[in-house]
Amino acid sequence: MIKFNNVTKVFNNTLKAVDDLSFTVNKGEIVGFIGPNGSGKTTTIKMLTGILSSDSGEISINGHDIKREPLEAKKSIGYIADSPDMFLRLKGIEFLNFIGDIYKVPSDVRKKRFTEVCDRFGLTDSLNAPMLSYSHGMRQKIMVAAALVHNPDVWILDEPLIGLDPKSAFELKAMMREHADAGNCVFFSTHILEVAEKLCDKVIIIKKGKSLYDGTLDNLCSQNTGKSLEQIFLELTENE
Ligand SMILES: Nc1ncnc2c1ncn2[C@@H]1O[C@H](COP(=O)(O)OP(=O)(O)OP(=O)(O)O)[C@@H](O)[C@H]1O
Repeated sequence: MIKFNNVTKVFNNTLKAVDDLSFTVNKGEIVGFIGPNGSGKTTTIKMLTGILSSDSGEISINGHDIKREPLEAKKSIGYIADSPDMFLRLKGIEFLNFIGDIYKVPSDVRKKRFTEVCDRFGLTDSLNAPMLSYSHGMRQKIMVAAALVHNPDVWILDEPLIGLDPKSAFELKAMMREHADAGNCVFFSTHILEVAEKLCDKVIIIKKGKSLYDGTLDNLCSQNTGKSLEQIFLELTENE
């Protein structure tokens, strides 16, 4: 479970990237985080994962405060960053084992986990090649496999579908649904409104770091009868 309470982040003493934002992601939920460019999505995700420190407010993951108990909180998190370009000199298999070592996952357990994900993504044959030779989509897929090596409860994904081919995007969306249905939570940012519409139990729409809407899509659509999510999103974010 994610609790994000009254969190604010100011850059350079002037820019409020996240402004008194609060939301909750419950077990069993997929929550889509949507908002225009520069609205504060990545900043929020970096605070959730402990990469950035908030200026005020409280953030907890499965009951562990990200500042006071960072290791406990981070053990529950599987995080996919918005750029998969890291550790590129390692081979795919070396990278997965490196992450498995960090989380102290026994080798037979980690192998079973990443083999399943890599098979679903059609990545198994590339694991012995350096990641420098991977396409953007292949790098994205190896990041997903690595993020799941320690079987985290809470998935936090920053624009995870960018660069994935249709089959891989289909598999990742199915994995997100399976993970939530197993009683875990998935929080992801996206600009693809159709994905949010089809996949999410709840959406949070932000602009200038403030929440404009937090709730189910059914509720949002019933407040705006006859309009597509795209129309509703544009009206909400342009009227602010
Ligand atoms: N390290 C930083 N220093 C200064 N300003 C920053 C920093 N990181 C982000 N910002 C600013 O904070 C605001 C929110 O940025 P953020 O990356 O969180 O937006 P976003 O919603 O993820 O955008 P996008 O959809 O384009 O990825 C922007 O105005 C951005 O310029």
